[in-house]
Amino acid sequence: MRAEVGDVEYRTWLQQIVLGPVDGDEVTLMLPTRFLRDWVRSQYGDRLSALWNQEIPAIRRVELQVMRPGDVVAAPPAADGEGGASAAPAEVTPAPAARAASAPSDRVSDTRSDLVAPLDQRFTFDTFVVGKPNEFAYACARRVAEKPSSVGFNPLFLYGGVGLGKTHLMHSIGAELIRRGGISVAYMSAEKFMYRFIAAIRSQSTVEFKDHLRSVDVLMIDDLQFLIGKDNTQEEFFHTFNALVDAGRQIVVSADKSPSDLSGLEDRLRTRLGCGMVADIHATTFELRISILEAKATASGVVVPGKVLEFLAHKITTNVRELEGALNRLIAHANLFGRPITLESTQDVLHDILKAHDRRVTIEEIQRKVSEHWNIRLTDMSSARRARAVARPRQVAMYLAKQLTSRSLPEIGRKFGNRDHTTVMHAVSRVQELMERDTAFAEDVELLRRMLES
Ligand SMILES: Nc1ncnc2c1ncn2[C@@H]1O[C@H](COP(=O)(O)OP(=O)(O)OP(=O)(O)O)[C@@H](O)[C@H]1O
Repeated sequence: MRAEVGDVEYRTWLQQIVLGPVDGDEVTLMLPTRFLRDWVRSQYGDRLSALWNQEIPAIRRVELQVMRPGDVVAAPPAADGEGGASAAPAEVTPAPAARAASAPSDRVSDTRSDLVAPLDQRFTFDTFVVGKPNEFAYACARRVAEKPSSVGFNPLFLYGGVGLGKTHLMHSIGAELIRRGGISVAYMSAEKFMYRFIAAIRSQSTVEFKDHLRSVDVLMIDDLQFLIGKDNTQEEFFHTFNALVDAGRQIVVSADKSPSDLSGLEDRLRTRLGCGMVADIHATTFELRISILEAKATASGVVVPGKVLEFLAHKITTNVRELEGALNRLIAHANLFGRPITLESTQDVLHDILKAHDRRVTIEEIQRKVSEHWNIRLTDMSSARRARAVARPRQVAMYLAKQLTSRSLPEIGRKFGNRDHTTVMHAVSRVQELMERDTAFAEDVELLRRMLES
């Protein structure tokens, strides 16, 4: 969840969740107050259930409860929230399922269950706000949902920057197809696709994996850029892709760049990806941001003054996810303290987010400064080289990206040669550790930070 919603939102709402009993198909999560419980339930409930079910297919329900004294809980995660595995159980030992959850990579999965990756129920066409930057992509998505495999729309390739609604549109297509019925839909991220593929190889069930994939009517793969550099998985995807298109099935793919700009993907795959409908989701305009904020504020039932919406739409321009996160925080604050939202309270409540946006340091700038400082090639920021002379500056750049920008861990990972968010997490803690131990190193990092901030 942290990787998905970003640090700020995670800390505000999810950090205090404590794992309660795991019983059969139900897991209980506990929260300290009723307000938090209700908020987490309404905003994240479905997603939490989906993630648990994805990791442990036996779990069908996530129950959210207010903690009472004496409740049986598993230990909260370690202080940094990321080294959870080291936490010792409090009062009771977590049930086997709970332990399995902390080591998902060890799990050899049932490929079948993953083909029906859960869709986020919040992401439907109804909740997608249409404006100039996304109207074409929206129209294409609707068309595919209404008439899959139409000539000229297969594959549908949706692309655009981070947090601009690609996933939302894909889930909307899935939800609409399922609502209409009679069609099998498989949705998964490219990362999951690779993970499943590798798991299938390990458990010698690749034939089953392929057969299942090739039996769906509509296959949707999100964040395809993840497959850059993963040659075997690309190859497998290419064959699945061909088999499905040849059999008249629909493919929907999303990525952060157009097929022709996805250098690092095999040419033949890029060519095939670009031969259906390619739809770009452009950066949001001020008008679209206002419409999105208005829609979300109305849905929440809390009155948010127009001035505040305008202020947010001016300040947070990069992506809709952050815009939404900021608004959610304001709304929650208003609910919590029963005070109306004003421009003043907005600046106060969102001061950390707004500060991050004021600085406007980009990851590219950070990479450039750090490479100059240690005299390494800029390309090594995204290369696979692991020599310490290169790897350490890269870790520092990741650390600074986390500190100085409001990018989420997966976004940062992507900018560093498509690395995984766990690599970024590791880099951040490693640099913190080193700064504590080595004053000369700490001074170097501080100097870089000051240069970037000024
Ligand atoms: N036009 C829109 N209307 C309503 N909500 C939107 C719109 N665009 C984006 N959002 C919301 O912004 C958040 C981020 O969107 P989404 O996850 O679809 O982005 P993405 O393009 O897939 O990002 P990533 O590159 O990180 O995969 C979601 O909560 C989504 O509902």
